[in-house]
Parts: sequence; C-alpha cells; structure tokens
Amino acid sequence: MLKKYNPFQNMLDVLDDAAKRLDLSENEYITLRHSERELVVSVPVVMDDGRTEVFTGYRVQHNSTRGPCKGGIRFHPEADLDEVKALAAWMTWKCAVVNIPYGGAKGGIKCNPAKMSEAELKRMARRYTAMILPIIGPERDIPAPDVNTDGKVMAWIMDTFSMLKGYAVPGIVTGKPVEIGGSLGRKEATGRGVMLTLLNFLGKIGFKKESMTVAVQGFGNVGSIAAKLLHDEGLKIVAISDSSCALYKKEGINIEAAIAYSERNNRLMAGYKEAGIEVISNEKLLALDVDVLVPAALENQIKEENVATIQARIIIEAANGPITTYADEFLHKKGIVVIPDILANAGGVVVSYFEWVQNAQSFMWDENYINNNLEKVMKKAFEEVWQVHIEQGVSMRIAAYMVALSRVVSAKKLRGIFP
Ligand SMILES: NC(=O)C1=CN([C@@H]2O[C@H](COP(=O)(O)OP(=O)(O)OC[C@H]3O[C@@H](n4cnc5c(N)ncnc54)[C@H](O)[C@@H]3O)[C@@H](O)[C@H]2O)C=CC1
Ligand SMILES: O=C(O)CCC(=O)C(=O)O
Repeated sequence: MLKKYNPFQNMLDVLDDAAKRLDLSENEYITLRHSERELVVSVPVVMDDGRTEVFTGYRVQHNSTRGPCKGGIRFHPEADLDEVKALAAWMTWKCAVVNIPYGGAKGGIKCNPAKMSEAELKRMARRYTAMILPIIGPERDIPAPDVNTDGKVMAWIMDTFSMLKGYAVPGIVTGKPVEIGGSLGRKEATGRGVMLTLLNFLGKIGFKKESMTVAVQGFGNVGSIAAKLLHDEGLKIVAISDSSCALYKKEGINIEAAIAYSERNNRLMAGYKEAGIEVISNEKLLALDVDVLVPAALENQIKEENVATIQARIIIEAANGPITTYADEFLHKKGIVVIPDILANAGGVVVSYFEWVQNAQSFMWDENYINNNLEKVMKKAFEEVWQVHIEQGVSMRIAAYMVALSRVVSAKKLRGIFP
C-alpha cells in the first residue's frame, strides 16, 4: 500500500530548514507555518440528470504581507485542504522569490471534471465563485488557472463576480481570454518560464542544450508548452505522458503533432501514433535515462517508492511539489540537480502579475514586451537563488526558500506585524 504523502508537511519541512539556515527565531517566522485564512465551502450543483450534487471547494490564503493573495484554482478528484494549503504557501514563496508584490493563495474543488459536462462545470465554477466571493477581489485575492482549469473557467469566474458586483471586473482573475482583458503570453508563460530557467541553469554549468534528451510527465498547459519551447531550443523530447498514457521515442517526438492531437482528443494522448513511438508506463517515463526530467503533472510523483529508479541528471519541477521531502534529500545526496518549483514554474504568476497591472491600467501590452520582461524577471530570480546556492552550499530549493522567506520576514518587520 502506498504511503499518503502530505504536501503541506513537505512545505513545512523545507520552510523550517530554510528558517534555521537564515538564523530566524521561531517568533520571526512561526505565523508562516499557518495559513492566514482557510475557507471550505459546499458547492451544490444541479447535474444534467436533475440530481443535485454537493461538491467541496476550498480557497486558502496563506499570507498577504507583501500584497494581495494570488494563486490558481484546480478541479481534481484528489483536491483536499492539505493540498490546497500547501499550494497556497508555495504561492507565497513563489511570488517572493520572483519579487512580485503578491502574497499566496490557492483554491480547489474536489470533483472529477473528466466525468462532468461543460454545463455542469460552468454551474459549479459559478456557484464556487459566489461561495468564495467574500474573500476574493482584485485587491484581495486574485484566482488564476491551475490543473483542469483554463481561460474558459476564468471567464466564468470573472462573469459571476462581475454580475454580483454589477459592473465588469476583469482584474478579479488572471489567465482569462485575451478578448476580455487577458494578457498576451499568459497561456504560454509557465512553460516559457520553465524553458528560460532551464537555459539559465545550463548557462551556469556550461552544458550544451542541443541534443540533450528530455522526458516530460504531464502534457497539459504547462508540460506541453514547456516541451514545445524546449524542442524549439534544440533539446530532444524523447518521452511525454498524461493521465491516459506515456509515450517514448528515442529519436525525439514530433511535439507539434502531439500537441495538435491532444487538442483534438480532449487533451489526452491515448491513441497517438507516430513512426517509432512506443507506449510505456508512467513509472518507466520517470525512470528513463535522460538528461532532463520535467515533472509537469501533480504533487508527490517522485517519492520513497520510486526515487531510487530515477536516472535523469537534472529535474526541473514544472509542477508544484512533484518531489517529496525524502526523495528530494535522496536526489540531492545522489548529485541529481533539482531546480525547484517555486522558481522554475513562476513564469505563470509573473505574467499573471503583468495581466493584473494591464487590467488596472486598462491597457494592453504587446507580446514581445511581455516575454522580454518575463525573461528579465526569471533571470534576476535565478541569479539571486544561484548566488545563495553557491555561497551557502545549499540545494537550489533551500536557496530559493531562503531568498523568499527573508523577503517575507523583512516585509513583516517593515509593516510592524511581528510576530
Ligand atoms: N497552469 C499554470 O499556469 C501553472 C501550473 N502549475 C502547476 O503545473 C502542474 C500542471 O498544471 P497544468 O498544466 O496547468 O494542468 P493541466 O490540467 O493543464 O495539465 C495537467 C496534466 O497532467 C496530466 N496528469 C495528471 N495526472 C497524471 C499522472 N498521474 N501521470 C501523468 N500525467 C498526469 C494530465 O493528463 C494533464 O496532461 C500542476 O502542478 C500545477 O499546479 C504551476 C504554475 C502555474
Ligand atoms: O498565475 C497565477 O496567479 C498563479 C498560477 C499558479 O497557480 C501557480 O503558479 O501555481
């Protein structure tokens, strides 16, 4: 029987370690071991067959010291309070590590979107919005897409919030369609940030990117775009997977064809054919002998049970929390580099920040401007983390937490809200 891993406990383990290395007293950071606010809501939905089903929804605000809370909303059968608490805290650290003026939040609804019609999903998203309305707002807490949510869901949330306010409020969500105030480049931003961060890292260690092999677990928004952009940079994507299958091709998969297939096939790769492609198991994908492994699906994918099988030289965490604490320590001791989630996948929230600023200005920036600014923010954050990593001799994860935690603690001191 597999162990149940608690992602919030994983977050606390790293937080305590970083706090110790920063020489923080418990008083200075104890509040950050707790969420500021945790809202659990019942979301009744009339299903297409006339039954009423009551889903459980969450919105957790971990910390708002540095600005309004920010973070995505996921629809997933395994969503629970501990998961959403961890994801909210990771948003606090992520926004601090890239130094954008936000705190951290996250939301979720425990449901199986694969078994729901679009009409049911829409009614659920609207009702959930109404239930969390008292704690969200463009100056308080701004949702965005995450697993199984996208621009369409953000548009429903924006519409519901706007209906209840009586006027259009585009700044209530980010990641919405461009036609209603979304930002150019947001859809690609998380995958772009993953690509930029990997290139920043390769630049430091002097590896040549051309012909490096890559395996990507998860082929949704983040994984498919990271795969496409890494492929465009000359890396060879030899394996991809999603919840329906995992695929391997030694010579490199045709990523554009794979993305086109997934879009036609309800975002699933099962049944995809290409000369020389093999179906493998998800476990085998994680254990492939590749240069770079990109977990881009869910938490706790690399854990005690399978960490010894990992052969990749570099793991870049496109997903939030894909590696448990035990596995992280194991990989560190083995010399496998892990580029941590709060740095590697921060591109999404950076462009969300640009979207929110554009909404406040009622102005639209062009895509080159957005991508160039994203690149600058990601580079600066990488350099800051790298410096701590080298100077303190700690893993990049601990270094990233140290950068983030010192920013949040110093903001708390400045605001005089200590402890
Ligand atoms: N969407 C965004 O802007 C951001 C997302 N993230 C994180 O990236 C990860 C992926 O999110 P999205 O791409 O947005 O979600 P998505 O819903 O677009 O894609 C998730 C993908 O993972 C696959 N998947 C699910 N379970 C799997 C399993 N056991 N094995 C292999 N594949 C599996 C799904 O089939 C799908 O292809 C999550 O951890 C999310 O929190 C992080 C930063 C921003
Ligand atoms: O774009 C955002 O506001 C947050 C995206 C997100 O949920 C994440 O970075 O995990």
